[in-house]
Amino acid sequence: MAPSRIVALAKVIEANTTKLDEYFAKNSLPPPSFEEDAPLMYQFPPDIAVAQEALSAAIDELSWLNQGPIQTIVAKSFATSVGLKTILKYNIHNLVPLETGTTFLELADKTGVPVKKLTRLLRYGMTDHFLREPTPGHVKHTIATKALVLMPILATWAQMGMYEVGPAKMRIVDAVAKWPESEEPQHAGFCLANNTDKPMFEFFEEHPDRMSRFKDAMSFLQTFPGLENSYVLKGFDWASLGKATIVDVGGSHGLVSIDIAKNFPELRFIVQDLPKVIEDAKTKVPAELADRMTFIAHDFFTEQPAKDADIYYFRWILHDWSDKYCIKILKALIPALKPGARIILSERCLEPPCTLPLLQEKWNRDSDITMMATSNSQERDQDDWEELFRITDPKFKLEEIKRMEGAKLDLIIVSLFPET
Ligand SMILES: C[S@@+](CC[C@H](N)C(=O)[O-])C[C@H]1O[C@@H](n2cnc3c(N)ncnc32)[C@H](O)[C@@H]1O
Repeated sequence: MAPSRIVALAKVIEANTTKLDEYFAKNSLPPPSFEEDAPLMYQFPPDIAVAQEALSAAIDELSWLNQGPIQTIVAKSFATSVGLKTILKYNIHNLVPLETGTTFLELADKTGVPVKKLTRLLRYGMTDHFLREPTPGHVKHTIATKALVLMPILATWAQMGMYEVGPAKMRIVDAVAKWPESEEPQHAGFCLANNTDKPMFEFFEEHPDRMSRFKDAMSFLQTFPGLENSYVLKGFDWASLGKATIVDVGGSHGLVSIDIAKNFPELRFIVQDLPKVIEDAKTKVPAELADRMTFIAHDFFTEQPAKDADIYYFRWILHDWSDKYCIKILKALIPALKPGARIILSERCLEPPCTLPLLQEKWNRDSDITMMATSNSQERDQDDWEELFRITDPKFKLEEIKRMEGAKLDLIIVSLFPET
């Protein structure tokens, strides 16, 4: 008799755990643990990264099967991050001294939260390994809460998830039910969650602290494995452009442009974004690049003022907008396009469903749903991209979809061909 699925999964888990363990031993790396001195992250070579991903997928599936449908639904319907939110809200990660720790009483005193409530909230978080209680009443870090201390940007990311994306996702189904056919960005879960009729980015313009948190969180995303700027650098032959101008549309602080500029000294950059973002971005450009980087406030729904550039680069812009608005953005660009100009998108080109390992499929689906929740927009597959450009102008030609091993964003290269 063939082994049952749970035994097959257990074997996958054993095989891949062994591979990881051998890798740790061979490279004298401490294995993962919850202890404060555990490594924050490993830089795995590709074969070990594959083993780690296979392990996570098998653990996920085995955990599901082991819990069964009823317990899984009960657990998922109650899933929250109350413990982590408590820690972030009261800056508790920074109030617990590394190594020695502190007490619930001291934390209550410093945060002003009644000790009984704070203890309950934190003990709940401890079931997720956020802080620990080695002896009753004594609170110490785990490696997870220490990571928040060592990497403030990780705390910013988590806050953005909890205060922006999480609530928006919680209201997404209500938004679909309320505005089923809408392509409007103000008909997103985000708007219901924030009781606003403004789209997210307009809403953020009126809440600079939240705009700033969003922007910082985006910059953290660039450090995620698979999202590093190195993929943009190697995915396109920037050197072949010679002396050329790149317009980074909706480029925020121009972090991608800055990396390209550092590597290709003949290239000049115009970074465009909303006025408040540009005001801030201008103050942060590295001095050595200042003569090659211009920052201009430009609303990408209006005609592109930077004419005749060689490349118009959009990173993570079009997935923020439904087709109706992407078409407006692209049409506003057309008058600026000289013959030979190219549009390069750093976007996900979704693979056909059920062709990817489960965790990669989850990443894609989560990204798509995050777009729906925050902006009533979407991730797109190849057919969607082709259709979008064809509807905008049949002269657009999708030249190449460049997928790169390990990359979570593809490069989509498009040109506007003259009518024949
Ligand atoms: C998801 S972020 C991407 C930022 C940057 N390209 C990156 O990859 O880090 C979207 C950007 O679009 C900008 N944006 C939103 N609406 C805009 C508009 N109408 N005109 C220009 N930029 C806009 C936002 O301020 C934000 O910086």
